[in-house]
Formats: sequence, C-alpha cells, structure tokens
Amino acid sequence: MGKSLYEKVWEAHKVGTLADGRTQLFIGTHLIHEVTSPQAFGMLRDLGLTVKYPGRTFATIDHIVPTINQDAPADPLAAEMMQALRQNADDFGVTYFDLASGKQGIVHVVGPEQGITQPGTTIACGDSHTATHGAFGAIAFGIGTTQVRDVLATQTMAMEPLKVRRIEVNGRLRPGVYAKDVTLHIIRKLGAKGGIGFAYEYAGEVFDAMTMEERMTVCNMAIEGGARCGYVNPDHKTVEYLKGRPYVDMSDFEATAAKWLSFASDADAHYDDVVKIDAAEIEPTVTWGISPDHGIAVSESIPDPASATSPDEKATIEEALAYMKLPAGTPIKGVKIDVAFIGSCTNGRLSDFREAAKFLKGRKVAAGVQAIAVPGSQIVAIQCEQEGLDKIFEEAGFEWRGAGCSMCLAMNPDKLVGDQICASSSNRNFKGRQGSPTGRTILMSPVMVAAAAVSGSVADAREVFEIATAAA
Ligand SMILES: CC(C)[C@H](C(=O)O)[C@@H](O)C(=O)O
Ligand code: SF4
Repeated sequence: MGKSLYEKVWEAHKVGTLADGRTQLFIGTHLIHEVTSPQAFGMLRDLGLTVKYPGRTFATIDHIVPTINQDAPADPLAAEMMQALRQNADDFGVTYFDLASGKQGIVHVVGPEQGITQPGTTIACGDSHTATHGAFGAIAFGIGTTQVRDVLATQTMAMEPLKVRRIEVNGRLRPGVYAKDVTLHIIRKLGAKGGIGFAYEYAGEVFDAMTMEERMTVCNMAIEGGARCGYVNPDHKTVEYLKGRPYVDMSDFEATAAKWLSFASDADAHYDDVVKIDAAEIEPTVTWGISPDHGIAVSESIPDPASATSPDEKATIEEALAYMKLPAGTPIKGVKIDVAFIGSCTNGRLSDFREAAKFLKGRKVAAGVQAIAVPGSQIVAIQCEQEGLDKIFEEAGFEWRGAGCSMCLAMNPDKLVGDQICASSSNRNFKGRQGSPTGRTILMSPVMVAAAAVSGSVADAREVFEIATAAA
C-alpha cells in the first residue's frame, strides 16, 4: 500500500515517540509574528535557553501594524510589540522581515513569497491559519505560545498523529466561482468541527487546475473546517512558483524539484475518509451567521430556525440571527453593507487584487460604503502598484492601504464601528471579530466583495459584473 503526503512528511520528520504516545516531530521551518512570540521568547530567557536553529526561524510583523503610517502606531502597546519583536529577533539571531525590509507582510503571504515554504517540509507558526502553507505540499500547523517556545528551543514539538481525509472536487468550476467559494462550500458541507483530528488532502481536477494562490486560499481555511492542517499535493505548478525565489536553493534545482514531487501522495495511498464533491454544485458562497460553516449560495435565503432539523441547529440559527440582526427566511442578496474589505491571508494576494480590479475598473463604490483594499505584503503592494491596480481601486472609491492583517482581526486601527456589516474577503466571521463587539461580518470572495461594494449590499457578482456573459 502506498502512502499519502501526510504520512511521508510525518515519517520523514518523526524524531521519536514520547512516553505519552505522542510523536516528537522535527519542525523544518518556524514562522513567527509579534502576537504569539513575545511570551515564548520570554520563557526562553527565563530558562536561559537559546533558539536551537535560528536559521530555521523567520519573523514578520502583521497583526498590530497599522495600514496607515505603518511605522508609527498611535497605540503604545502596538509600538511596544513592534519593538519587542525587533529586540527578540536581534537577541536570538532570527531573520526578521520588518517594515524597512520591503518584505514585510502577513506571515502566510511572506513565507510562500520568499520561497521559505517548501514541499515535503513541516512548518509551524503560532497562528491558526498556518495551514495556508499546505498549498505547497507542506504539513503546516498552527500552534500555541508554549509550543512556539518548544519549537524555538528544540526545533521539535509533540503531536498526536492525524487521520487523513481526502476531499476530492472534480469537474469544472462555473464562471464567477472562485477558490474562496470552494473552501466556504466544503466547510458548509462538512461543518466547522467536521475536520477535528484530520489532515485534509485537497485533490481532484479543481485543485489540479488551481493556481498556487488559489490553493493557498483553500488551505488557509482548513482550520475553519476543524482540520489540523490541509494540503494539496505538489506538482509542476508548485515547482514553477518556487523556482528562483530568495530562499530556494537553486544549486541543483532539478534534484530539489524531484525531491519535492516525491512527497506527493501515492495513487494507492490509504485514506481514513474520502469525500467527493462535484464542482458544478458550487455557487458563489457567502456567510449569513457567526461561524465559517454558516454559508449559503448567494442565491439562497437566510436560514429559518423553524426549518431546523434538530433543537441544536435551531438554537444555533437563533443565536446567529440574533447577533447578525438578519431576518430569517429572506434572501441574503440585498442585505445592506457598510464596509467592504479586500485583504487578509486568505485573499490578499496579487491575483485577488487583479481579479477584483478587473471588475472595479470604471465602477464606483456605492455611497455610504467604506471600502478598503489591503495588500497581504509589501511585495504584493508593489506588484499591484506596478500594474496600476492601486489606481483602479482608488478611482473606484477604495482606500489603498499598507500591508498587514488590517480589518481581518482588527488588532490595529482598522475596525468596524457599532453594528456595521462588513463584506469581507477574510476567513472568520466570529462575533466581534472585526473590532466592534457588535460588528457583523459576511465572508465572501474578493470579487463578491467588489460586487457588494459597488451595489451597497450583498450581490451576485455574476449579475453585477455580467460574469457569465463575459465568459461565454
Ligand atoms: C493572533 C493570532 C494568534 C490569530 C490566530 O491564531 O489565528 C489570528 O491570526 C487570527 O486569525 O485569529
Ligand atoms: S490576516 Fe487574519 S487570519 Fe490571517 S493571520 Fe492575520 S488576523 Fe489571522
């Protein structure tokens, strides 16, 4: 019997079995940011320890960094966190992509962009969306601060082995349906907790056809489906994407590429579960509630607690609708929005801005809507600016900002106010997620955010932008 990529990578990185049965796993690459690293470095100092392999740790600043006047945060705590990361990187000899480097950005954008993220490796980061790196055929885990400490000090961590679920999406996506819709659809079908205990292998024609950036969008949200990590098997696109990037060793690239590709799952690999989805059933998907699995097609209506099939489901819908202040049983299309946000580690890459700009050109953001576009990294910002995308966004009425997490989590000045509704290309619609305790988030693809921005309400991008016609 063959092996899955997950098994191959796990076995290649297994140091041993601990007394409690867990695996001690070698972590090839450790990514850190300002939020979950300070206490870990503090513990190292208290214990008199150093970073075991500083060359395997890379830092960037993303969550707290403002998107305007980036190096001068008004919040003293943010300034302190910025300074702490600088100090820790210097003291422990870790590479830091700071604001002056021209390479700063959201950790999950920076890793792939620099070629730090590579197939067949293990990656850890004190951040739940680390699964993003699985797009390259890496096994990438989000970890907590004590594990960040463990990885800094030992370059290993203790982990339970996972089961593997293969999610196969075959066929072709319909026009106007994007990677974000695929990932929201999968989470809707399998639930926000459906993936607990699993690694998700995304496979089939749809993922084969996706670009690396689209694969990142899907893997990014594996955690929102409860999976510990998610990945796509490496192929020629993975190799092409990485070729020549700063941290890729080009001395014998052919051998490197062959090694990368050898990690792909064997045809006769064993899976603990297989789920098959038909690409044609996926529609532009938006959320209506307070969990990423509260997704519906944009043509559908907001669920009605009366039609719930269990008391639990009824209570969940009631709680979500009470928070969202949305009427049960009415179409989601037409729900007024106050803010439009394009950015985040889910959808803050060049292709996301290109695709949204394609449709925003010559159009205007509806009166009363605040629209902001936030590149995922300084490099993404430069690429967009070189193509004139920033101008298209600005002419349409978007604010074009500096790189960071921005309004995805609002640990910086970009926050919703009161019970504003935000059409957001990010990955979480939890209560209070975007900075206001009563703020409301509707997740969708960047093109759907653009459609909502110009319509002033949740809209079907295929209608607003005549996508089906254009594609015919
Ligand atoms: C701040 C950080 C620890 C957090 C995470 O773990 O994901 C954040 O990135 C998020 O998206 O909620
Ligand atoms: S963009 Fe959002 S999801 Fe991604 S790391 Fe930042 S806060 Fe977390």
